[in-house]
Amino acid sequence: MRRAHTVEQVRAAEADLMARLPEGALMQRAAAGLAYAVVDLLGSAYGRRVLLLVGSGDNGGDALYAGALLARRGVQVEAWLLSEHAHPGGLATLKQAGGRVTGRPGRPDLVVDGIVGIGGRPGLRPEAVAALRSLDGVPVVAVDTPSGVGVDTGELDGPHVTAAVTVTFGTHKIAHLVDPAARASGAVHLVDIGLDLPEAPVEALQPDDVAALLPRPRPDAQKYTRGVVGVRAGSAEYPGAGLLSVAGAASGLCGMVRYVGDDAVADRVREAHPEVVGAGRVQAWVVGSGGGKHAGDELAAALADGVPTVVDADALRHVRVPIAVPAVLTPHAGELAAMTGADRGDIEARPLHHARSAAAAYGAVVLLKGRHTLIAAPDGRVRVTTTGTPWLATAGAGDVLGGLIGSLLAAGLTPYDAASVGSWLHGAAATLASGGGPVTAGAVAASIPAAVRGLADG
Ligand SMILES: NC(=O)C1=CN([C@@H]2O[C@H](COP(=O)(O)OP(=O)(O)OC[C@H]3O[C@@H](n4cnc5c(N)ncnc54)[C@H](O)[C@@H]3O)[C@@H](O)[C@H]2O)[C@@H](O)CC1
Ligand SMILES: Nc1ncnc2c1ncn2[C@@H]1O[C@H](COP(=O)(O)OP(=O)(O)O)[C@@H](O)[C@H]1O
Ligand SMILES: [K+]
Repeated sequence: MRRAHTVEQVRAAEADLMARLPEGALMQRAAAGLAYAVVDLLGSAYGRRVLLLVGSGDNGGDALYAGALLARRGVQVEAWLLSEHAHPGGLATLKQAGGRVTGRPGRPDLVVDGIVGIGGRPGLRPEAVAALRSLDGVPVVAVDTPSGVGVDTGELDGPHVTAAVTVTFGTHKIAHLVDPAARASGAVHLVDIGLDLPEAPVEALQPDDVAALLPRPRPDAQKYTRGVVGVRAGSAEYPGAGLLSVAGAASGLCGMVRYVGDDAVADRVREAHPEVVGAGRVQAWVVGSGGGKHAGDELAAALADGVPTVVDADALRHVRVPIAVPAVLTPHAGELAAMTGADRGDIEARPLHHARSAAAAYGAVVLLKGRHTLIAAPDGRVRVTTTGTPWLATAGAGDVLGGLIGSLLAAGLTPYDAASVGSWLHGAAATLASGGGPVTAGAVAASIPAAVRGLADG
């Protein structure tokens, strides 16, 4: 599991550990990891030019000590002090190692952003903005966090650093996983400094987590014991959404798929998926994709069954609180705006806040779709999906996702696990199907079994 903790949690763990270690030991660990990552990105050390942007706190201290390590390996290191105060020990060590303080740096090969870390408020001061502007185009390695981002919120509020690589310490911070700040973090490299941390409020499943959660058929499995999912999606106006919802559900992760809906769509579903059957008992429903004007009635019929339900697309605006069954709601930002009355732009700017508050308000798991899809539980826990490719932003991809999550619900996963495992597999299937090029929603569905095969045995 990739875990992201709050600044408060990190500070408490750091205080705990520092009390047991010699002074400065943690900063030395951080600086060593940072210097290593810088050389890795540069490809070599001797003769390369690195500029440190140094703020007033320990984040700047990390940069200065790392700079000293780099200078000892033959890197030409300059430090641009953006505040009157710079970490005194770090500054002295850099100078001893042959690094220089400058106000007029030449063009470096790489910039180290030590302006602010977890002590930073969102935004940057004008001096930092001007410095970054003068270095436009030079790759940046951010120390701990890209300076200026909302570390605990993942929000961007004002100017900030955009890093190629972020080297972070002890644990991930929320900004590394949650958009839009995650986009400013680049590739995130975690350096273990030995912190002992509590449960994380935000996490991202990794392949072994998905393998462990995946429902697998037992040796004595029958199709009914593996779970049956029912799909109520598609309509005469939008038949394709029904087909794609079924394609996501029929990827083999539960025992059987039933389709209930428009007769003409049902014929096409059976043609494309001969294994799909008609009405009967199910362990989970998927409702809404392409449902058009029937979506409200289909939702009511599904909820009357009393089984866990995925509510997508056209059915979302018919959801009323309290929802009588365990539910997964799967809006994109526009659909969540229509549900809650919030502004779409604000949802895109503050997805973590909006996903969490919608999950609490609806008493349901809310999966907010996007580049890094968020899965929020009513109790405040959040998982982030980091699989996928921008090619997945294609019509019908959401219909496949709803069907896939429904099949995992039918197989017995909790709504939170079904939504996060389904979203992870959906992204992994898209990456496989894409191979770096365009994909269609149908191709994503067809790649789900291969994405499952790619997991280690759980
Ligand atoms: N907490 C930990 O576990 C560890 C922390 N370390 C480093 O220490 C950092 C935290 O250090 P600090 O607590 O000193 O805080 P920071 O260095 O992140 O920043 C605090 C300083 O920046 C100023 N500041 C705040 N917002 C600003 C802004 N938007 N623009 C310009 N200046 C701003 C503040 O006035 C304050 O002086 C971490 O990010 C990490 O780099 C590491 O050395 C190792 C372990
Ligand atoms: N930039 C992106 N990178 C990766 N995945 C994305 C991106 N934008 C959207 N997606 C994913 O693509 C899918 C689109 O679903 P949705 O918006 O419901 O489309 P549709 O309604 O046409 O099916 C979602 O799973 C979403 O998370
Ligand atoms: K930083």
